[in-house]
Amino acid sequence: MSILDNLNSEQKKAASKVEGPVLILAGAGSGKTRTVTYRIAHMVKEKEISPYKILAVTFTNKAAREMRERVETLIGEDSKRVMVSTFHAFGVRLLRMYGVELGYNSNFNIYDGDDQKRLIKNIMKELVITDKSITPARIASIISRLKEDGITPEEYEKDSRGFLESYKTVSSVYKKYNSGLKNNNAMDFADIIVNTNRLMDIQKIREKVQDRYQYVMVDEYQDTNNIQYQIINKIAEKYKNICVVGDEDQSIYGFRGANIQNILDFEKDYPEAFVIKLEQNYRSTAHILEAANSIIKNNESSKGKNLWTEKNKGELIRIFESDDARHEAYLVLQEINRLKNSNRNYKDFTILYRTNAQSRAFEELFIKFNIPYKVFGGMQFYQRMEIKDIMAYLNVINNSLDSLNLLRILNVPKRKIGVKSVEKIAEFAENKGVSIFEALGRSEEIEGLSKNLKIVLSEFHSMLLNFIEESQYMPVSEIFDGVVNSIGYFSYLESLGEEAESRIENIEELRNSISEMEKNQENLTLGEYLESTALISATDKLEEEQDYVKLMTIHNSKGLEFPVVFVVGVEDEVFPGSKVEYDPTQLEEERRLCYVAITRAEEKLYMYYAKQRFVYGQMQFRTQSRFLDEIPGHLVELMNVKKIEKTPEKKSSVKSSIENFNPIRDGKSKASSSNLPYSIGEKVTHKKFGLGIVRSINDKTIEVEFSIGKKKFLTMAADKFINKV
Ligand SMILES: Nc1ncnc2c1ncn2[C@@H]1O[C@H](COP(=O)(O)OP(=O)(O)OP(=O)(O)O)[C@@H](O)[C@H]1O
Ligand SMILES: [Mg+2]
Repeated sequence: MSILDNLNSEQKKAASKVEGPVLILAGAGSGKTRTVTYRIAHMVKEKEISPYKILAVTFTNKAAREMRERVETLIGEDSKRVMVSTFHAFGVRLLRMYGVELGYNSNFNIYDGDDQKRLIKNIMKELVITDKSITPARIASIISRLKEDGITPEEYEKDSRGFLESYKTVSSVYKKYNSGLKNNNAMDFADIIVNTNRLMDIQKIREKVQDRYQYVMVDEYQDTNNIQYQIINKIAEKYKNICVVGDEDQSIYGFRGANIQNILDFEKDYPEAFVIKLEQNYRSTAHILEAANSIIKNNESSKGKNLWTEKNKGELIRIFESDDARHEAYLVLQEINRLKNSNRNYKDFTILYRTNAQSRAFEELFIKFNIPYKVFGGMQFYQRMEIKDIMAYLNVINNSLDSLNLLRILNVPKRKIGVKSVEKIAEFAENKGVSIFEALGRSEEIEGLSKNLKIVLSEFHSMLLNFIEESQYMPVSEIFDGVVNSIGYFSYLESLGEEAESRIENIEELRNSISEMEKNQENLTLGEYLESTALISATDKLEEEQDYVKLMTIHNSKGLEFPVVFVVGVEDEVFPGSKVEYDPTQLEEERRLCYVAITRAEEKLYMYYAKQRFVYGQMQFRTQSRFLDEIPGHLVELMNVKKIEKTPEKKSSVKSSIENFNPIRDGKSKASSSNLPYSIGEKVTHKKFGLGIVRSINDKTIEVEFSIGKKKFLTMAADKFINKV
């Protein structure tokens, strides 16, 4: 009797081959993740491989935690010694140990998207940038991308397509941004990956890591980007015990630089690789599986696979037409109520959508009808003002060089420190070459501050100093209480009026989470605590035991499974999004996303589209997604679809075929193809891409160059997207 007896024969082959390169390539729900967990258990319990030598990397914290739990059930205590982690958490760990080699202190802080934006805003202010064509958020995402592509500020500057204002903006911010992070002893998410890779180029460190992690496994390999790919390959280079697991049809992070080619090239990288394909699906009913298969086979990039199941056919896939987003939410709610009455629980239901903003209609309705629900992603707990305030205190206490967080709390609660005074403090710090924190301690020396203010500043400084000292030996929860009490944070929240009660609740909730963590981890240090929260991702707070409806984007649902799934907003220009009209590779990525959505469902699958929807504040007419058309008619049950406008001849099909697809829909088009509305060299603006220049134009497409690159628009529809300057 072996642990591996719980696997089918193919899974077993993959799990028992623990030496040398292994590639597990298989469709959704075929037990890839299960195979990895059993493989780990087998290595530790039956092959007597030290758990310390095993590294298993996956994509989200949630997935990592689930994998850790599954391994624990199989092998108990030993599981704690296996490194099961996300790329980021693994990187942070190495950087804490070896970051000094790159010039970081080991207590560096981690900046999330919000911190990034704030830093960028400050820099823009400092540089007096008035460019309105590009937002700090957009700049942050361009910078992350540049970092991941290995492009330095200097290279970007040289490459500059000078005349575009937004290009110059990004270029000037990028340099300052990097030095800002460095001065604050902080890294953003991209830095974590990039710097981990740099560490692996230092021979003595690489060798240490290689010898430590002699067995490497990667789940969701199709979504690794180039740098992650390099990291993994550098670690595995020496022993070549590398097992990667993935599904090219589920690659959905192309927009973040994930490279589907990594998985397809594995056999080239390791010609001796042992390749296993899994074909039995254990998750979904036959109908759901057939629908998924019939959609994905339209992708040219798909190698094609034959997933089959022993499960019964199950119910048909139900497709609903609604009038608009509110009506859509209402129809979902009706269905939830109906199923709830037939012995389902709220937690069986998951609503999946393409973009975060789509959750709002559901939230409003659920609140109104008292349906317990939880949104994953969007405005998250750790993004809230009060949470960020207290976290800023804790971050400063952990790392006093963190000026960004220090500036955030300087006047929170109000200490009557005005903008002018802050400027003087910053100037002093700059001139003396010291940190803001140190400057506060030397406020006596700062010119132009009132006597009172100097007292306030030095008191503030000694309070922090005191906490810094205490944090060396006191539990995090006590530091937390100390901070909240010393600064009178609750009365401050009350003085702000609005939402004081719920804000206080949030702070209490934060306190709870610390206690909980302390219970599980003795001697939790402040640094460890901050690290764990910095890496919290959207799906982390999914607590299975509670009964509520889950709402999340399809991206967030990766690797998960749910009994009943509602995929909403299945309309052209929402899903797939409008950009696919100019770019077939985008269409394929959206189709993979659709494949991911459908294959999350175990028993019941519902899909919804609305006839009208507000987009950028305008009501627009909609048609069903082309993806619905790709599902064979015999698998679907059309619910209240009143009329099939475009293709009455195709009764079995849900929507007009792609040939009939007309991107210009009633009520939306203004331009006509006969008079070309733009000229080459003309400046235009785009809501998202900012300022651009028309590069070429004919009666089909217009090509516009933006700072992020060239984009094509359909000439007839261009005025929906771009405006003349
Ligand atoms: N041999 C098996 N026997 C019983 N159940 C299995 C077997 N293999 C997989 N399963 C079950 O099937 C479901 C899907 O497995 P798993 O999540 O590992 O698939 P996956 O290939 O990783 O899917 P995804 O591509 O969505 O990540 C799980 O509930 C798993 O426990
Ligand atoms: Mg999986």
